[in-house]
Amino acid sequence: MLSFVRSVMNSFVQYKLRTALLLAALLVELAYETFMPLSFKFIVDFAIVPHRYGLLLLILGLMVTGALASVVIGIYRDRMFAGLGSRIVTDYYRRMFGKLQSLSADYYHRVNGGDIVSRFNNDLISIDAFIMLIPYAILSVLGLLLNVAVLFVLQWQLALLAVIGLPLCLIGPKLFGQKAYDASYKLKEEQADIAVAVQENVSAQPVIKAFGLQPLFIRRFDDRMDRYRSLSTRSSFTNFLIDRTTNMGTMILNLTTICTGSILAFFGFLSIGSLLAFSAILISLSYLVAAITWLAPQFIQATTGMQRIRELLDERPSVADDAQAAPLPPFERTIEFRDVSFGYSVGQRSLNAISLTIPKGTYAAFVGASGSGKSTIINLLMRFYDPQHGAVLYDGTDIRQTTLQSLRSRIGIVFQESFLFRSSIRENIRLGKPEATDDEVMEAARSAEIHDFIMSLPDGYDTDVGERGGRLSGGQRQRVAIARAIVRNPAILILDEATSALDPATEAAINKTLQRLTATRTVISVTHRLASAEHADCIYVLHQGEIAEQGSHRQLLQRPDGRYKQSWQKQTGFDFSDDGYHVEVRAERLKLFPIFSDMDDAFLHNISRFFATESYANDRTIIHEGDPGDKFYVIVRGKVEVMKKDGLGDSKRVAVLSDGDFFGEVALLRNIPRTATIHTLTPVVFITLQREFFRDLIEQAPHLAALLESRSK
Ligand SMILES: Nc1ncnc2c1ncn2[C@@H]1O[C@H](COP(=O)(O)OP(=O)(O)OP(=O)(O)O)[C@@H](O)[C@H]1O
Repeated sequence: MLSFVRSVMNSFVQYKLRTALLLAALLVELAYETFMPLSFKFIVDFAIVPHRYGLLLLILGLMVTGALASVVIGIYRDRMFAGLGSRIVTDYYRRMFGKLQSLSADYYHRVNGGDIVSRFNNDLISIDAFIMLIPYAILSVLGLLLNVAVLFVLQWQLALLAVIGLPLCLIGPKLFGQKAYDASYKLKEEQADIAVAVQENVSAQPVIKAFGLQPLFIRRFDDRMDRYRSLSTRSSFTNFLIDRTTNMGTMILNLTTICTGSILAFFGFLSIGSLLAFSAILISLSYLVAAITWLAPQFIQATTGMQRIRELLDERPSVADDAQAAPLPPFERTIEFRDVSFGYSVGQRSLNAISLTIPKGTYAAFVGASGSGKSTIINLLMRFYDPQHGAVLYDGTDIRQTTLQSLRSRIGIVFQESFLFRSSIRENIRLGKPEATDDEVMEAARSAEIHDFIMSLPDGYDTDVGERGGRLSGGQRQRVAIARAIVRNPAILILDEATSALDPATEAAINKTLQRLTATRTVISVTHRLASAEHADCIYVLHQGEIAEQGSHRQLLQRPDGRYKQSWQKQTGFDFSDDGYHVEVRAERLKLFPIFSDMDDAFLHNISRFFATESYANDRTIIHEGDPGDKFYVIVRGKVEVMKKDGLGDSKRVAVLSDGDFFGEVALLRNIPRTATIHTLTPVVFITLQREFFRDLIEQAPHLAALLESRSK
């Protein structure tokens, strides 16, 4: 709690003059409020009892003047504090937001988005609410002290009694303060968890609906609500207890001092005016104590809120500029990975002893199965993370010795899912180079071949792209993202699965644009689709975090049984119609599937005509676990996840399949329920074969039927 007071005081100290004026105004108000109950003594003892009318008028006049001054100064103080309080709160918002910009990628993997938002929503708002009450808190605490001092001046024995009784009022906060703090902290954590759960639930609606998970999530939310209710009850009840015990203390104190004071006055030890003033001060003291106890829960809430805000502000970025970091000079020669090993957590290895050199002006492609480490290469190139061993060097300089800003300013990057901000197309492109002129923005859009489309829109470059760019198609979004990457004319262009999420026709069109753009730059591309890497000067094939093979497309195809060659064979052999809606599979490609491996070319040629093309959008469930199986699926392009239910009924991902992979082979032979759920992770094009067609064909070739039957046993 002390650290909270210290933090708030530090915030005020930054605005010395305003704080001093505020305190002065508060002192005036305080003086008047203390004088008011005391005025009874002067009015009764010095004016009414001795019949001094002139003095009475003077005292009343002083009271009216004091009231007017107090009101005017109070309004001035309100105005000034409203400004000062808002400044202090907005300073916190700024510092927290600035901190978020400085934190490294690992923080965002470690901490949930909902939890971060909750620090802005719940925690900062509780601090905001308390800061606005600070003048009230100061008036209450100082008022309490001043009133006690006045009591001593009036009648010290009675005052002593009152002061001895005052700790009664503090028993509640002492007994329950820590409990209330702990309960409030837990409540805030639970609120953050609820925010995370709701945010996740909203984003996951397609999956939840597709898997029929609503009852499961409602049940889980109910459990969460039970926990929340119990924490909230505990937190509120401990706060009520503090309030209640303090009120009881005040009541006892009032009773004791008024009874004793009346007896003292009766026997002439206390003047009537002093007794009246004493009682008035006691009543005002009870109000002040009540105010303080009312403020206590808000103080506790703000203290726990501040604890969570400090946690964020005290975070240190794991990747930051070194004290001696110098700007990276213009890129001239090479990018090098020198014996780089990296893992996202202790004991885990995502890249192992990677050494490679990419000369300026060349096109390097990283390919490999899901999880092989492709994106990790980009994370290290961009210095989102630092390697645990070895170094990444640009022109021979370790990038840890350069400034992050200069490094990233040399690079343009296009992601698979390019995030567009809710603003105009022009502003989205300009984010790549904030100082770009309108002409430069248009030039970049022309290069990305989206200028004509933008000009056909009624608002042209001022068209609002909608939330996450939702008013544009996937291909248009990607072209805007390409324009954003090249408007800065980067020496190095990074493509992170830049076209993988697009439908085949759009992918082909954007690949053409990229080929033209990449001819004059150093390009580093990461893709699981080998056709996108075919033209690279050097292709690195990653397998379990290591470089399994490297060379040009032609060199890699010459390696007998090489990984690249196998993957190439797996991904090729499919011919798209011009509109991209129909796919034909070649007979020699069919031979690579185990079920067809023993069949002759004529049969395979015949069967290839019975494959149908099926296209699905991203985030669709195409097979549910337990459904009857009647089709064989081959992924021509795209990615799916394979999910299986565990013992508790929760679906878990067991594999990711992509271009050239297949599933449901057994469905061609017999009708058994599907053993897994298949969910698309990108737009996916399949070719599928129905069991009934397959069986018809097999029946015409009895030797194959017998072969299959014997193999499936
Ligand atoms: N933020 C992270 N925290 C922990 N492990 C991670 C993280 N990101 C990736 N990994 C792990 O590191 C390994 C390499 O992942 P990476 O994303 O580089 O693979 P990839 O080849 O790009 O896969 P994909 O094609 O599916 O994107 C995987 O085992 C993955 O589970």
